[in-house]
Amino acid sequence: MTGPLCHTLCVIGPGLIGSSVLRRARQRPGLATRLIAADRDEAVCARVRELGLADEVTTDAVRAASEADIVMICVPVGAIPAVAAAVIPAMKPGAILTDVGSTRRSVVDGVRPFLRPDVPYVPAHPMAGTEHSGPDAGFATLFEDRWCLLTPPEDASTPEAVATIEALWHAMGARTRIMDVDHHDKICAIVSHVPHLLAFSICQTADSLATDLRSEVLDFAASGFRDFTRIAASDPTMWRDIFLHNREAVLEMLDRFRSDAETLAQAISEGDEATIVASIERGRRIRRSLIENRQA
Ligand SMILES: NC(=O)c1ccc[n+]([C@@H]2O[C@H](COP(=O)([O-])OP(=O)(O)OC[C@H]3O[C@@H](n4cnc5c(N)ncnc54)[C@H](O)[C@@H]3O)[C@@H](O)[C@H]2O)c1
Ligand SMILES: O=C(O)C(=O)C[C@]1(C(=O)O)C=C[C@@H](O)C=C1
Repeated sequence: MTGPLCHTLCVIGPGLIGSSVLRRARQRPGLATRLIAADRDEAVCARVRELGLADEVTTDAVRAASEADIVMICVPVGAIPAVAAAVIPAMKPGAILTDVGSTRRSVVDGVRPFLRPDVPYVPAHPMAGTEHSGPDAGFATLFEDRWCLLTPPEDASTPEAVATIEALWHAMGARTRIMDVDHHDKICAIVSHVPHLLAFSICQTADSLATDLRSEVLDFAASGFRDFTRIAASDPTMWRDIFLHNREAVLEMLDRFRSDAETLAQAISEGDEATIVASIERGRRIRRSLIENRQA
């Protein structure tokens, strides 16, 4: 990068993702000359100020957006269209709107009615996160070597705006891929949304069992169950929104999962060793290929 990518970057919702972007941008002065953070929660603003994550911190997202060259919305997916509707009319001509939402179809369709021809929109979803939330949870290396999936609507973005948002994510340490909105939602349903659904459900099942058996089931949870509890500790608002806003793809992938789980259950019931072993070997292969690609 030669000059700064943009003069002013405005992050709306400096929680886990937004504050990680700000931290990384702070470390790379070439990215933006001025950082503004806006959050509707005064306590979040106070904490972002204490942490020194931005040059200016405000509860007034509209004014913050009016001063920015890039406006990045980092709030739960259900709230993105309303925030976009509020800030778009105030944005400078040529300024870029982006967001980091985990679902795409409902967000893109929700934002579309408020778009202006002179404000390109480039949604970008970083495939990185943790089970923690809020400005204290963020860290500058969160996006290092992770994918960031861009889903620019052809009629609402420009090649220059896409190139700028790609460069921003490269500066975050991420690799970028441009993809179709619905394709994104199906992929994320199977690699992110259904795994979370399973984690929430298995915790519920174990907890109910503990009540039924009047026994300390959870006290004996070894690492297999504990691995599930990490993602089950994620934020309820964020995940409620993801499930409701990617409903179709989540239900479609859950059906496929049910059918595969049924096949394995059948094999167990029939003592079909070959099918059981084939299923476990497939899991092993996937884990090994992720490790080889440094994604696990
Ligand atoms: N957590 C992850 O692992 C992860 C990964 C990739 C993408 N995402 C997506 O990023 C977005 C943010 O997730 P997060 O984990 O950083 O959440 P977070 O809860 O840590 O932060 C969200 C922030 O948005 C603020 N906010 C909520 N509604 C608002 C509104 N209407 N106006 C202004 N501020 C508002 C909250 O006060 C909070 O500070 C979500 O859309 C999520 O789907 C999350
Ligand atoms: O690692 C985690 O804790 C996450 O939940 C991160 C995770 C994921 O499922 O991989 C969650 C939601 C996102 O949209 C992207 C990343």
